[in-house]
Amino acid sequence: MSIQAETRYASSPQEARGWNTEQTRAALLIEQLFEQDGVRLVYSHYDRFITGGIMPVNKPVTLEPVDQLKAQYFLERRELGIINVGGAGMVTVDGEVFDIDFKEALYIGRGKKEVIFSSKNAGTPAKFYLNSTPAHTTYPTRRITKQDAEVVTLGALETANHRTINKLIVNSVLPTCQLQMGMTELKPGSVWNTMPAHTHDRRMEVYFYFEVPQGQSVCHFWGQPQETRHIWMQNDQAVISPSWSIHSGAGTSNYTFIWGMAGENLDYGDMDGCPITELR
Ligand SMILES: O=C[C@H](O)[C@@H](O)CC(=O)C(=O)O
Ligand SMILES: [Zn+2]
Repeated sequence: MSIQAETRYASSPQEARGWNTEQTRAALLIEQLFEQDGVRLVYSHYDRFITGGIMPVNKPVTLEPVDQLKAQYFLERRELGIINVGGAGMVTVDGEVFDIDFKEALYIGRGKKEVIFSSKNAGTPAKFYLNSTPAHTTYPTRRITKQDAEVVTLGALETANHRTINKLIVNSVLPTCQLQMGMTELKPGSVWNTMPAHTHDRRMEVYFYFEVPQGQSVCHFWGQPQETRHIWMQNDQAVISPSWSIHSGAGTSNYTFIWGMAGENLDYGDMDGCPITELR
């Protein structure tokens, strides 16, 4: 089985201002997360947040510790959030089996020693998107579906930002140390996520775009509100947002994305809004 774990360092707004397209993409974009029977991880120095993908096809895939952790097992000092963006699958946590279907989530608390991912059918493999952060204590492992989520509908078709925010792994649903995850689905005809945009210097964030139709893309905006840049993103790609950066995208169609955050607090609503007319 192949495990790839890449390190991405943190950068200051001053440094990021001078980046060209290639440097921007190398620092922030995660182009490939899913590889047959493989584990792909990106270890960011922003809040030591790990973004990953596991796609078991022909055999179960175990989450092994990587060198960056210097740990006996992956969750020795960490918690883990998982959302399945593929076919029906299973996650086995220290022998307990959780069925995780498309768009269902699993939270795994610190200290679980063995985490094994598998697909129900090789023809329609599960695609497990992962976010993991350092954890100071152990909270219960739990499966979360859309029925359990805190759901908020925002925006309107007139402003092309009508969308449903499914808060899956947040403190109104279950306790976590610092991880928050959810999934935002845009309605047909709406293309803008997170507009009006915001920053939250207390937390970094990662967006993973999926259900982007063939031939379409999402233009993701980042940077300080008065010094923005963009990254063109394809289906099944993720992007790291430094805590000082906005994170907002406009697609050439509607799409779905997963957001994951970590840092100073668990307060989803702690955002500094950026008035639309003041963006630069
Ligand atoms: O800090 C929170 C995150 O940026 C997202 O939850 C925002 C989002 O899904 C949206 O407005 O579309
Ligand atoms: Zn945010």
